[in-house]
Amino acid sequence: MASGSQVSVQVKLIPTMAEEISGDKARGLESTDLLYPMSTSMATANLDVHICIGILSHDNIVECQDYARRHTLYCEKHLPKFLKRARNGKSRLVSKDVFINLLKCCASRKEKLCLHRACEFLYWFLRNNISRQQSGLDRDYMPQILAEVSKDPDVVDWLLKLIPSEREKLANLWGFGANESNQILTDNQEGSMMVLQEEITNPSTGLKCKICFRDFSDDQCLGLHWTEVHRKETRWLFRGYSCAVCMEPFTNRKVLEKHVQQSHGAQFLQYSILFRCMSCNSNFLNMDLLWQHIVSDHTHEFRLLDAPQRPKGQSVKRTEGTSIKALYDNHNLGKDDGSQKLTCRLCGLKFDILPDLGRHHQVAHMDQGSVGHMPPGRGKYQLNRGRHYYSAFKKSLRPSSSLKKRISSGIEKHFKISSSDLSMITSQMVESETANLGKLLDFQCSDLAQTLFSKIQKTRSHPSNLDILSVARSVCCKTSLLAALEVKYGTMPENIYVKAAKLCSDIGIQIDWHQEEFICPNGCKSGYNSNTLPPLQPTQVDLLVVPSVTNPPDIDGTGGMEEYHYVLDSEDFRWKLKNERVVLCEDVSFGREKFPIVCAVDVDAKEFLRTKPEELLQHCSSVPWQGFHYVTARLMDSSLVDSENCVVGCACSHAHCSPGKCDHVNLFDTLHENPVDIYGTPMQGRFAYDENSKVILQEGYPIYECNSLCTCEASCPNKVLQQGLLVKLEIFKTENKGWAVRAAEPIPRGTFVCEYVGEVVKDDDAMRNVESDTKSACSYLFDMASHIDRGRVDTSGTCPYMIDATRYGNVSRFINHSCWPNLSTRLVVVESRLAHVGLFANLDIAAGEELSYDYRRKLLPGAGCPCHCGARNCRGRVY
Ligand SMILES: C[S@@+](CC[C@H](N)C(=O)[O-])C[C@H]1O[C@@H](n2cnc3c(N)ncnc32)[C@H](O)[C@@H]1O
Repeated sequence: MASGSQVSVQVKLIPTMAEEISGDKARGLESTDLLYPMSTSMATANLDVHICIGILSHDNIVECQDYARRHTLYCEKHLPKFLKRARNGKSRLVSKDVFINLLKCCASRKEKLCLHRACEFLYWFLRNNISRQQSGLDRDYMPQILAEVSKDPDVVDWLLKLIPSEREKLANLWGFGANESNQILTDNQEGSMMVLQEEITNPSTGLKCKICFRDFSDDQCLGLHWTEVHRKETRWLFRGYSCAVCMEPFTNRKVLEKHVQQSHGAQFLQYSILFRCMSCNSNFLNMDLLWQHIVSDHTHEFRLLDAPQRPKGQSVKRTEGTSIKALYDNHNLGKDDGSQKLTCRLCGLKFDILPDLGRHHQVAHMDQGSVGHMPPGRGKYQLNRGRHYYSAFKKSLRPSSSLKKRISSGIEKHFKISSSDLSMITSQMVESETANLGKLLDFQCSDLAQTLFSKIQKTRSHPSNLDILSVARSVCCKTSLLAALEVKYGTMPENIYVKAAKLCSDIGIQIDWHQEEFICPNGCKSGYNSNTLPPLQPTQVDLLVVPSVTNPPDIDGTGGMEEYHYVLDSEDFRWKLKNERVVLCEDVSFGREKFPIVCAVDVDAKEFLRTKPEELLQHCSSVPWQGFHYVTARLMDSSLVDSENCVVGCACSHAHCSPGKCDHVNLFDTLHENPVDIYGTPMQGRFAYDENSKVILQEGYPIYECNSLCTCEASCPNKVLQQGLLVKLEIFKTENKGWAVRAAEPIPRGTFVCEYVGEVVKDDDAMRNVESDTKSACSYLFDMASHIDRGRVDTSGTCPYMIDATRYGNVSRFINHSCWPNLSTRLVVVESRLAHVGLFANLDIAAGEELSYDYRRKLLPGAGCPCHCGARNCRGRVY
């Protein structure tokens, strides 16, 4: 063990992290197993060598020769091991963020080593403490740990920084901060008493933290509490930036950096950033100075005030000339020249980007009322949640491997309808009697659909709920349900229909075949023996030997099982179906949407008899369930996932937000001048949707929906786009526009129809594909730029993007352009500032009417794509 200033505490349980640096890389081990990590001698020797301090083998002490990663002491390989140890498994003693942030504060390698030692010590201590607690000992070990570590003042410093950062977690483990006075004192090297934490529970002072309602003895303690516990909130309230060259204020560092690079040259970047107190406009050289200033001068802004909230429009009281450490005190007063576009209407502060304003808004102006309604700790929870949400969100952006597998192996391999399949259908139709044409075609197509379903399901031994549902919603009775399921999955429990019926009712599909007294209109008999059901395969029909429509295959020998299971009941469609409507696929989404999306062709029978299959499919994608992956949510390119773009959740505490209190409504009102609804009534204090979920906000403005960071439920009135497709749609073939989408039921004005879903990609990436894309007949790119009304939508700080539905998409990719459309496109901000695109009915739409929206595509040189929308005001070209 070293002595004097080179004290290293021997700790048996410490994992071996102790290596000594001498010269460039000569690190010896005092005692491989017994060392407290890093003696001071190591720390002082050759401190700026950026070689990893990990060791490769403990037996013969093989040291790692790799370079340490930036800001750390470890290489790529050793860092995770260290972090794992430092975090102490489940308890996550030192979270990565805290550790990395502290590392960034280290001015030298020596400081890094000390921080590292502090972490290791904490880890060791906790392990010991936990093991003792388990053996029945329960006491406050804080004095002990501080006494041990205080032999090395440098490490103490870091430990004391580390502990407050992780205080809440440690409080539970160490038992401080619970009941009694929580002053934890220790001697530092100079013998002075260091107050680690002073948080006296004294409700009588009435000094409460406005976020977590804890009581504090004075402003100083409250200030420390904010900088330790509510660091993020403090950031959104106080931390701004100034350009040190021209003193222009900024609220977002990236925007400032861009400004410096563009206006003053990149070489000045690191010297040009000052930290600015947003409350009083004082500037500081570094964050520490700013925090000190905040704690000494602005603590009154942390308190829960009894006084009523500041009236709207009244500026926040600004303290002027407050800190002696301020370098440029008040230099900026009156210099807010509008370079920051977004002004908080409540306090007058200006912000560079929307999320910053959103976060500020939430922290500063969750009105006293809503703060009061929040459960203790809510504010912190809300903001902390963002991190977890973000990673989950990131994950959810990619299709899960099982989904990918299912999509690719299912749709790509098994769901291909070949032209021979179609030719088979066509051939059969040619031979069939015209009077029964529709029935025959339905039957044959249904047979094919059944085959396709059964193929994709073959790999699965049990049907999932989705599988059961997709069958359940198209069968005529429980007998046929059982039969259809057994064909694909083997023997099923007889009461599977109960589950199927429940699944249907859960998503609002009305069925009555589960009831005891139900009699199947198709005459299906119960007690049907599934073993006799032949596998449903597309028959290789000889043109000349076509089963007669009037004599469908006698499946069970009794004539009981006919075409009924997969033939859509024409009653489903309110508009008059022509006999010539042929269902090609019952659900192009294959169960992914709440309602099946039927694909049909309407043909004049005689015309159809003459049509060759390849002609039928000449335009765009061959068939609408082929050549792309059906997805119900957009897929975001990872380069576009940026925490800066995340939108905060609201602070409402109810399952259903109310517009008067919801932060999203406040945010909208704060950002937009006098917006009105589609009837001309001011929007102030209202959701973009009415009580029937119909959009009422005027076009051009973004809609801010509640998101997954809010605690409201999925049925919150401010979550409409997120509900997904709730209207019945059908894909059909047009004469000269390829496939199209029509309403399969009347759609009232204002109804959300569907989201334009696809891969969200940067404009540049999308443009790379445009050339090849425009050469092909079809383009599935949604050009955001042409749908954003710059006067009404703030895009600062976001990069231009497009939605490409070529490879991944939903039913919206089949909606055609019209110069006189019946759908409007709305930008809907949910979890990211990169808005979703919602298609809403802008008129009452009748069943059977084709849906369309205005693509607003730029006209390309040359012939482009001639428009066949047929509107009187047709511009002649789609693009
Ligand atoms: C997003 S896709 C729409 C679905 C497409 N019709 C299909 O069959 O897959 C856009 C393409 O449809 C065609 N299209 C859409 N609207 C059209 C219109 N009004 N006139 C002619 N073609 C149109 C163009 O080929 C365009 O590139």
